Amino acid sequence: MSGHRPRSQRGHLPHGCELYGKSVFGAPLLWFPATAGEQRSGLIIAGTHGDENAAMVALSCALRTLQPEHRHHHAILAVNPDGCQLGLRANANGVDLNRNFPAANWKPGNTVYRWNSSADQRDVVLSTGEKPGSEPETAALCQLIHTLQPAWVVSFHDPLGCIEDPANTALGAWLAQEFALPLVTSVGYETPGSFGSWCADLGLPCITAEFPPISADAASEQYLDAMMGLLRWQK
Ligand SMILES: C[C@H](N)C(=O)N[C@H](CCC(=O)N[C@H](CCC[C@H](N)C(=O)O)C(=O)O)C(=O)O
Ligand SMILES: [Zn+2]
Repeated sequence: MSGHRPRSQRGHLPHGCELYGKSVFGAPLLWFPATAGEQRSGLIIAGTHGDENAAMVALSCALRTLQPEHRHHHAILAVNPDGCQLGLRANANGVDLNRNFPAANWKPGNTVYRWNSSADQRDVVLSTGEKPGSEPETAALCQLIHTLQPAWVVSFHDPLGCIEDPANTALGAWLAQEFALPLVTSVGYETPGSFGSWCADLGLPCITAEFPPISADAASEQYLDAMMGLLRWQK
């Protein structure tokens, strides 16, 4: 298909990723700049939680399949590389990064998440950090966003299976259509100190795309076209 690299050539990520910080363990925080950003580019992020990796693989596959000249938006595969390395929701300090952003609704103390989709409640305890934006991964992402001034951000998670678009945007409707997921205005529970809360404080449009429970293998097939469409999406 035009604009796609042959499968035999999809083994390597495109050149040109850049460093925007270091994790707790000293891992590089990498971002992939848009290569065709003639208008204000958006930013697509995944891997905020290290136990939610299907979207990371699907986004990586899309970056490696789409010809670079069609990549209109920036991408980050792993917001939380230490958590991804350890298979943890939290970062290496035991902090849920999606409760550590310096939003007005940040809350000190603990937060909870669900062990898995079979769990009947959210009861696994993590920290929200010593203070808002305490974690290097959080601070570095905030700084990158202040520098880039993206037009919007799409933040991938799983396994809730929905497109959360509080502002009911054209991009949110497109995502719901292309990923065949229900469009909602909330994931259904409070997320103080979340990335989306921080974006809302800034007036930066943020859509959370929640894959359903899906393997990376299946996501790389089922969501590849939609993820490539997102990388080249234009209003
Ligand atoms: C895979 C985990 N074990 C799990 O079940 N996690 C889910 C929560 C998935 C998740 O992290 N979703 C949200 C994203 C928040 C969006 C928010 N509106 C925002 O502003 O960023 C989250 O951070 O909880 C679980 O049910 O625990
Ligand atoms: Zn998550």
